[in-house]
Amino acid sequence: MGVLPLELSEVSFRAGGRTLLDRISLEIGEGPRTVILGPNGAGKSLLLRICHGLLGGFEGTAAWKGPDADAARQRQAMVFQKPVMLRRSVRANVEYGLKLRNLPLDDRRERTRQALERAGLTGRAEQSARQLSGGEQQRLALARAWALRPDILFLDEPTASLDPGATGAVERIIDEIHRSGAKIVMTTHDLAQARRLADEVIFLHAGRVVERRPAADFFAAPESPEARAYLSGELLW
Ligand SMILES: Nc1ncnc2c1ncn2[C@@H]1O[C@H](COP(=O)(O)OP(=O)(O)OP(=O)(O)O)[C@@H](O)[C@H]1O
Repeated sequence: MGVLPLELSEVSFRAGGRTLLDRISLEIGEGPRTVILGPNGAGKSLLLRICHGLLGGFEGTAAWKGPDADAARQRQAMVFQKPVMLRRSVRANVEYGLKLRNLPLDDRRERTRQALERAGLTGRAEQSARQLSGGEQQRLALARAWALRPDILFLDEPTASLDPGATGAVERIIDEIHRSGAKIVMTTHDLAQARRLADEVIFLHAGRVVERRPAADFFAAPESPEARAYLSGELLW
């Protein structure tokens, strides 16, 4: 049981006289970790925001098709490049999202405890969240998302401003969230990271899905000239 798949049918987004997403049809189902790649401005963030329901005003449809589709709002989470922390303790940042979902107090406490432990933040629970380093804040953002037990987690360049150590820690948490049963859909500009995390790649260029393939195949032999150019560092937009 779950909210997936998510079906996008002929999704286009236009603004300022430009077509930023162009007739995107995709089915996002349970299972493999999906990484969306593409040059700056390709439309990756727009696509994620439409999937997560943060952006309206598009043409076409984006619909949850799973048996629990009515609960889709509650069963998804998103983590951004720059996490927004409440001006509260680390613990309160996790508990807040659970409170909004009306979970009983005991559940909230237990889920918060688990999420902070998994993110390696137990010792920081009472500290102000805004005093954490960038890497710690991103781990907290992941803990906050994980505590919600989402069916699907969207991540928009979650390690873009982190050093290699912090990036590794974030990747390990993403991997654990996936192994706990959540579908992962993320964007990144870090190709080494994409190779480490992706089971499949969706390659976007100029608002269109140019390729969608198992990651190993995509990296070994991209089919489109755009993806070949992108992987060799020659496609700038
Ligand atoms: N709400 C909006 N209204 C108008 N234009 C937008 C809006 N959001 C994004 N854009 C434009 O749409 C294009 C695609 O943006 P998007 O952020 O999705 O790209 P991206 O692939 O995520 O790029 P990057 O890798 O640089 O983050 C860009 O040219 C951007 O300026």
